[in-house]
Amino acid sequence: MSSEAVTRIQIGGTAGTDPYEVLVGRQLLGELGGLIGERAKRVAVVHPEALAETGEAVREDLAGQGYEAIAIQVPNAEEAKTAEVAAYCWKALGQSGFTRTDVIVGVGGGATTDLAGFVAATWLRGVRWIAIPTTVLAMVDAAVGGKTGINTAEGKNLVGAFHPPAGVLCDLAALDSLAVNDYVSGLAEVIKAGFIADPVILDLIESDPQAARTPSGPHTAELIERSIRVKAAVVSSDLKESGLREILNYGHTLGHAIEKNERYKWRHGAAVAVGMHFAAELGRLAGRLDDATADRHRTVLESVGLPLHYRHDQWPKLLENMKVDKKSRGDLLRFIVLDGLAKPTVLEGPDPAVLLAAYGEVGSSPGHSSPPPAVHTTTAGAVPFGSTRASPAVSAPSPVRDGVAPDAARSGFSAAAAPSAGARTGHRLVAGRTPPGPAPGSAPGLRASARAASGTGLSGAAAARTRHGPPGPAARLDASASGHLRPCTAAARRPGRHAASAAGARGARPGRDDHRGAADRSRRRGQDECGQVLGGPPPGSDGAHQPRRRTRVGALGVRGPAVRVERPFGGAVSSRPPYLRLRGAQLSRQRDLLHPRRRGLPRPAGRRSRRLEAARGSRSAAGGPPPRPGHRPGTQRGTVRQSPAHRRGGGPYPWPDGRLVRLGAAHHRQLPAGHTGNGPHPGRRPGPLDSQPATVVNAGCV
Ligand SMILES: O=C(O)C(=O)C[C@@H](O)[C@H](O)[C@H](O)COP(=O)(O)O
Ligand SMILES: [Zn+2]
Repeated sequence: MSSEAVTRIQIGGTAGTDPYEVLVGRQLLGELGGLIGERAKRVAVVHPEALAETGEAVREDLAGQGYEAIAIQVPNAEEAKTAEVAAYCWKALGQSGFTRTDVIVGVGGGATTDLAGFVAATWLRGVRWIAIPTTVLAMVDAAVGGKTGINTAEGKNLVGAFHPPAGVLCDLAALDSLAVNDYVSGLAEVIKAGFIADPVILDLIESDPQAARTPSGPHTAELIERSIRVKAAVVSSDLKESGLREILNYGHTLGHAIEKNERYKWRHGAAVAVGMHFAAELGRLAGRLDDATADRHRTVLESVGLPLHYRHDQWPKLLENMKVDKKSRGDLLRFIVLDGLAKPTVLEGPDPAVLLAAYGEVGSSPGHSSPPPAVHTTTAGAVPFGSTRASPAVSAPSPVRDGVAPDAARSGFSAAAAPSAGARTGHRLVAGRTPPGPAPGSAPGLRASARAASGTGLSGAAAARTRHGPPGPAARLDASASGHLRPCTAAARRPGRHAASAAGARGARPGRDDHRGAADRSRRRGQDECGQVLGGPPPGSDGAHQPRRRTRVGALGVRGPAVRVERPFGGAVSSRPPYLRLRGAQLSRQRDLLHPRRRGLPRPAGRRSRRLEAARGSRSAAGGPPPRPGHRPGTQRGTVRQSPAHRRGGGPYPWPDGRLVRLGAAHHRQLPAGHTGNGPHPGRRPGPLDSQPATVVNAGCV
């Protein structure tokens, strides 16, 4: 396929969903406006922190097309897939008045598109969304097929919905800046597609594994397209995983268990690679899979630098984790195994000893060569795909063929198990090449597409389309594409405020505001960590571009037409989220509804300001009558403190024009005794954000 050609892969609509297309090519962002459509007024661009500039370029482009576009920045990689981050997004949508005709755009790796899709699935019970995957993994897998979701403490993707996108734009330019380990991680899903359905994929990789590891390899587009076609065929006939779709879970049962065990710090692809090795051994021990195909798993995965092994001492925990796998039924564990090349099937309720035996091939202990104990055991039989029949146990061979140590040393596994410098071999990655081209983290290829989309490179229909206003000036996108934080108009009017708040938000020193500089630093770190990433913790992406960490655990921020907000994200969102600081016509309207005093409304009877209470307190201290027994500070003497009617949720609240209205539900709750309404509730544990006030970046930037 020529690099300029655009391939369109159809996904059939099933289960009452609409069909859609996955586009693969370059300079595809010009298609975005057409996909969003005429009915949408607002668009939210959800992007990870590492793609701040790309997300902003997309947002600006959409704003230039006349949409009310906001950007919602979420943490990188799996840190984004939490209920707290989803709630953050919901709040941002609520604050910007997002309706059912509005559209969410997810730009990023698989974690970001999973989250964006989930937010779209749940907001108003489902709004349209479009995926712009920027990693191999997201292009060939996560963004296609409509599985959206978040993780919970109990396991991976346990909360989610089937909510297909309205379109998927796989702009190959995004891959040019992808860190090599993120690129290779995505190859796990490509290889999975090869084993379950399209062996040509395996042939292409085996023909030149080193070339397969880079986006500039001769077969990149074909590998991606073939993988997408495998997925397209499956999800077109079984969107909701009532049967066939389970084959896409090949390698995922153990893979997800490893991810959870690693607290989602492993890349998804790395965990799936180990999981496929396990599934191959399980298939072999179950008497289903021939030796040659089972061995081929090792050679192919290893040839591109994917890990094969995981710590053998973790088996009990992994077994526990696997029990909450979505394919489990009752107490039965179910695995996808192969009956042969491209012949996936379900292995149901395998004997625990067989599982242990298969893990004997996978588990490894870094630093010493003692394999897990050899066992002679029994296997469960495989059942035909889709069947729920329990299978009889049969005799199995010894699980340990030649010990695990040699493979462990080759696999990159040892990096995960022993994060010492020496152990972090992952030799293929240490030796691995950093992809040529611009710094990771900035996805400049994609930004260039965005620039082209709003400039001369825009496709006809999209270019002609200016809805509510003129297209954004190319100069602004150029500035964005330069990799520097762009001073905004308002900031230019108030340079001191802008500079101070921007620096404060990131804990930045002068000179650190340069995104390109940060990306370069990240890139250097990424190179240093090359050997540990697939088998080891940082940066934990399932394919995000090299993250630039400004905070310990990530950052959240919402950028809209009016303001950009960033704050550290410590794992929970407080009840006073930063988007309350968003400005803009519709935002302030909503905010004023929630805070009547900002409208200059009369203070409800019986309510006292803190200042008044403080004044009373100092008067008593100065010689006033002593407080009576039972008196609580802050209450009006001689009366029972009662929160105002509108706060109890029972009473109406007077508007200036004399009408009586009820306020929003959030303020209808009864405040606990002693609560002034101005601080955290007594008894509520302050969240991390309570102690870290939001820092506004680009305040006032419109
Ligand atoms: O799309 C599917 O179906 C898959 O199983 C593809 C997987 O590669 C992907 O990781 C998926 O998100 C896993 O889904 P889950 O239901 O096992 O969480
Ligand atoms: Zn997967």
